[in-house]
Parts: sequence; structure tokens; C-alpha cells
Amino acid sequence: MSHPSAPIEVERKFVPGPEVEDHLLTLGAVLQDEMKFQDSYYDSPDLRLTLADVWLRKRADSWELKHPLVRGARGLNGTSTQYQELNNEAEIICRVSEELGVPCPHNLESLQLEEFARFVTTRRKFLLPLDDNSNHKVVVDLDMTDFGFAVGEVEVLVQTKEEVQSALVKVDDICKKLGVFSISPVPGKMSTFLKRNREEHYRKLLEAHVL
Ligand SMILES: Cc1ncc(C[n+]2csc(CCOP(=O)(O)OP(=O)(O)OP(=O)(O)O)c2C)c(N)n1
Ligand SMILES: [Mg+2]
Repeated sequence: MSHPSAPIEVERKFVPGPEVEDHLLTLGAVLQDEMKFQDSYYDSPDLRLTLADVWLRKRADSWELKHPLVRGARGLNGTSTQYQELNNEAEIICRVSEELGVPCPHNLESLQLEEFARFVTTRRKFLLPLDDNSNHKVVVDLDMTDFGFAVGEVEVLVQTKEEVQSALVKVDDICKKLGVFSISPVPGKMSTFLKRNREEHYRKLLEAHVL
């Protein structure tokens, strides 16, 4: 089920061409940050989290959980994604144990989950100026992984499900203005990592229509 307080991340990935930064600057985007971070993703041996499209990761020593808005649904909607992101460890522990069907433990370590992916991302984060009275902050991330994969994403965070549709329209519109709109889903870092390094896991997620 959706979590009342966690923001909803509406995102669309794109293939970043050499001219994308120029187009961003033309749209008035400002480079907000350049960062490097390692992500470690975890699941049960029988993949109960990722097969439910629930993504538990440790980023810069903090636990984070991304899950679809509606439990049992997928967060991939056509070619964009809508996920809630939890950052509070107590909430993450409850959501993960609920998904695994086990009692809520004191910490995640006691669930004996296994790391199935680990990679480093170098990210240039741009902020686009607000162009309407929605006050939705629009972020554009340009990512490069340590396994040589580049992907961009336009992201709008909203607070309620009612705002998702307008956020989807905005994300699509910005991709079109940047000249990076794709009618087919653009693979992300995770699906590319799994395809190259965890074929069986990747195949199972394809079969479950998670990826
Ligand atoms: C195009 C697409 N992306 C993700 C998924 C599934 N999925 C949902 S979350 C998720 C885990 C990775 O989330 P993603 O946004 O790709 O990574 P990143 O950009 O580093 O995280 P952020 O900094 O944005 O929080 C996946 C694979 C999918 N089925 N299709
Ligand atoms: Mg993302």
C-alpha cells in the first residue's frame, strides 16, 4: 500500500546524448551537484523483494527502499516509473518484513538478506526552473556507472497520488524539450547491471514483468 508521508518519485529515463547538457542549460537548468555514490542492493535468496518490484539498497551508509505506489502493482507504467522512496530505517524494516511475510525485526541485518548488486554512480544533478505554479521541483540526473553505463532521468517528486498524472505529463514534456524522449522504456543501471552480471535474476524479473 502507499505510504502516507513518503514522496512519490515520478521518473523517466533517457539515453543522454553529447548535447544534452547544452540543451539543459538552454532550458535554464543549473548544475546543482556532482556526486559519487555506491549502491548495494539486497534481496532474500528467493528474490521475494525484487520479484515484488521492491528495491532495498544501502547508499552512502543509509538504507533506502523504493516500492511501487500500489502493493503488488508495478512501478513501471508504460515508459516512466512511479515509486515511493522510504528513508526511515524503522519504516523500511516494517515494509521489508511485511513483503517477506516475517515478523518485524529490530534491524535489517537480522533478516539475512543477500547483496545481489553493487556499483558506483557518478551523478551530475541539474535543477530546472519551475515553469508553472505547481511548485514541483524538477531534477535531471546524468549518471555514469563504474561499469561504463550512462543513463539520464527526469524526476519530479510529488506528495499525493492525485499529482502523479500532471507530473507524468511534465516529465514527458521536459524529455521532449531536451530531445531525449523515447516511446520505448530506456534500461536503467540496475537492469543493465543484472543483464550483464546476474542473468538468472534478470531473467526471473523479466518473466515477472518487473523489468
Ligand atoms: C525503467 C525502469 N526503471 C526501474 C525499474 C524497476 N526499479 C524500480 S527502482 C529500481 C532500483 C533502481 O532505481 P533507479 O531509479 O533505476 O536507480 P537510481 O536512479 O540510482 O535511484 P534514484 O537515485 O533515482 O533513487 C528499479 C530497478 C523498472 N522496472 N524500469
Ligand atoms: Mg532513478
